[in-house]
Amino acid sequence: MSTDQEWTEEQQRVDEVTSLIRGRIRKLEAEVGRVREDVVSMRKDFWDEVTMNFSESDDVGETSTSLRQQSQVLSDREQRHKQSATMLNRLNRLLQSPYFGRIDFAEMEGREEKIYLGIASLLDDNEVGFLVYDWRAPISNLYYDSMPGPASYETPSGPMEGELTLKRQFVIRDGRIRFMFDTGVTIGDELLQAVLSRSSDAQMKSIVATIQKEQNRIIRDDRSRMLIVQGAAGSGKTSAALQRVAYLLYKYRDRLSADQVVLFSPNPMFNSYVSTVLPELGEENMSQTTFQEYLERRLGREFQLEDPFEQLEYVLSASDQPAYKARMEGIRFKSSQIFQSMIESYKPLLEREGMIFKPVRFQGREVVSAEEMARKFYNFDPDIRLANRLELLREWLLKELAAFGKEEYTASWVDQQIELLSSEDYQRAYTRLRRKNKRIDETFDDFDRERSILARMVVSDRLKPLRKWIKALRFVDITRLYSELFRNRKLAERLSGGAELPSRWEEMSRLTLERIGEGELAYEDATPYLYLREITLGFRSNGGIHHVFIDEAQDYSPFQLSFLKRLFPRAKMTALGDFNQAIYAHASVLQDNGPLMGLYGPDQTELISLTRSYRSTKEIVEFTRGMVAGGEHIIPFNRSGDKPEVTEIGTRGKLHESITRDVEALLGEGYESVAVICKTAEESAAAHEALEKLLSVKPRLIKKTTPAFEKGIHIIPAYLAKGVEFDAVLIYDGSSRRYARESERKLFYTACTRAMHLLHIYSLGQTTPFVTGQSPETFIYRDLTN
Ligand SMILES: Nc1ncnc2c1ncn2[C@@H]1O[C@H](COP(=O)(O)OP(=O)(O)OP(=O)(O)O)[C@@H](O)[C@H]1O
Repeated sequence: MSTDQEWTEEQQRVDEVTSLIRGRIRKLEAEVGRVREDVVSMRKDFWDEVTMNFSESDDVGETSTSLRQQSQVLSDREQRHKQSATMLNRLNRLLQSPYFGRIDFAEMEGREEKIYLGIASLLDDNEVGFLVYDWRAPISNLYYDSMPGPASYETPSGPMEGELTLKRQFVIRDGRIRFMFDTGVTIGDELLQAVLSRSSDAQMKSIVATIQKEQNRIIRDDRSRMLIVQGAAGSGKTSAALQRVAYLLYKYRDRLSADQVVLFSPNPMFNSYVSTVLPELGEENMSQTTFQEYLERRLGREFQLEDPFEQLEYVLSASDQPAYKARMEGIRFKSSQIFQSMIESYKPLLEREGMIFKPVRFQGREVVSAEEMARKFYNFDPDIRLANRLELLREWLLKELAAFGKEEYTASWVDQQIELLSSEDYQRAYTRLRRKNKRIDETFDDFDRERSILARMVVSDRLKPLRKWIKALRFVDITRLYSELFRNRKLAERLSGGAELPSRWEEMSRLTLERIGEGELAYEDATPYLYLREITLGFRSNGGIHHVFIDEAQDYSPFQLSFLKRLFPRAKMTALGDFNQAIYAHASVLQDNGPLMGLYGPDQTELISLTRSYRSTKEIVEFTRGMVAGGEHIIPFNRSGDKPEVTEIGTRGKLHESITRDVEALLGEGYESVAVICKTAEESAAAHEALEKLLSVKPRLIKKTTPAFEKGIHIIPAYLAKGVEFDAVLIYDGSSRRYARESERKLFYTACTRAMHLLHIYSLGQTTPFVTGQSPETFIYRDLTN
């Protein structure tokens, strides 16, 4: 423990550093103000400063040079303003809490240095000594990775050996040291205890001050192409991922920008939940998206897309429907690698036969028939790649269309259209003509000439969408090509290369075709459909992204993940997940590590496991870990609370009364975020309707479209609670009627592991076997059925 003397000395240093920061802030604020004024006034006077003269053609060149110069000056100033504002932002953050750690490191030669760590580095006035080191600097690694004693860190010229003589942690708020302690080999981490005992937040917090050694490995790994993190619920996967983004942005700051990093999250609400972490660390946010958002962007115009939550609602609540089993088989099959390779083998087949085209039609008339297109297509040299042959076909079609257009000039519909033209259209035709011919003397003085010009314009305008359609290769009938897989069993068998098709193939195929016929695409069809389209038309990949982060990776199928690999061919991938929370009906990419390890090959893949769980109290972890296979390996962090309670209740009315009493009591005790977690959206809506009438504080019904997360009382389906956490969790109905199937085990586990401090499970009638199968010492049971 540190002495009073040390405390005084450290506070003195904090005072010195903060006063220096204050001085810099003052200077920078004045500068930022000046630059801002400059920028504002430059923007206002922008057009006055530019020498404007468009009347004479010679002057136009001059004007554009002047324009360019002026906008260059403006953009330089704006850039400077942005940089200064970022710096100011960082300094303001440092002012509150300049650092959170100190290490003393004695190099071999005997020089001992005190290193203070904060969210950004701060140099002294001579710009040589570091008053604060950025937590991501190589030397800072000592803080996270080493205990007092012999230690080393990496430098550009090799490892620097020495001895770590002190490791000190601080909590500094508003320039005052609130906590300070030295950590040695002791196990109970006081700072972490304090951090974890706090109340949950509407937004995730950065964990830089308390990053654990195993999390640090994830954050600083920069060798592997693919980093897989399998971690228990609450083990800090998301936290580690976000600090890793910050680390990479720092380490590669000269070549990596935030928009070259993309994070795939489970739902939009989660996006908002994590969106403050990087700004809190003084970094710009990475791009955030969901896989569904991507699918929507690519397929949303063609189909009504089912989203994963709709699929899940079906899986969880439609087991009594006749087609249920067939659809379930379909979901599993269509997400499998077998189906992926079937689609891959489809391509070489299509190179020889079976392409299906849509005819080019104009006003109900066929310009080029589908048969003609197929004939033309297969007449191209078969050695030319499929995508290139399609390009050739496209060029040919455009020519055909142009020829068709010419013939239309004299058609009577064109006359009618010309009559309807407005004076602006005339003007447009004239300008177009002028631009095209660059001859100013051309006028509408002769009637025939005028008609021909206008006819050309009318036809060209009318054909424009069709040209666009052809250019976008929409004439390839991907929908029918995909449907063919289900319509033609022989084809499916041929492509499957001997692998067995699902036993309910016929019924599953019927369902698939019916849905597609109605213009809908089930979630399980979206990825394979898009994949087929991409490999047929040429993959539209995104080479600009350097790092892809996939959170909740267990929710992706092997097929989806390999799709993402192709989508981002230059990127390194970090996939973080927990197999025990794989809630979808399709195979999880984390099921066995085979597919994932194989994605980039074992040489380029690193697998890190996190087994310590930080979110929930020891009691909650000891209870929840019993629900899942391998749960005995999950280690709770040593933070104590009440044992989970399990209450069986006889009627729904009583259930609502009990939950209400509970919630009111929790609010009274100062709990700020309480979730009543239901199984489905339907159950959540019903629970919300009933509880809303009883509770004194309005509960919030969380839907898949809910954009942001707030404190308060939430009623939420389990699958939307993924990745987030609450002070207290009340499971609405954990009865054996609701959670009994193996597939529901993980959903139930996910729901229970959202609790930080308190977990209460209600059950209408008999409790789920996932609870009753647990050791009775891990929870408190109450029978209120009578
Ligand atoms: N090193 C740490 N220091 C402080 N808090 C931590 C640390 N690691 C994790 N936590 C906290 O533990 C909680 C769980 O972390 P996080 O959400 O990142 O876990 P996860 O593994 O993604 O969980 P899940 O899979 O259940 O969604 C968060 O409140 C986070 O702030």
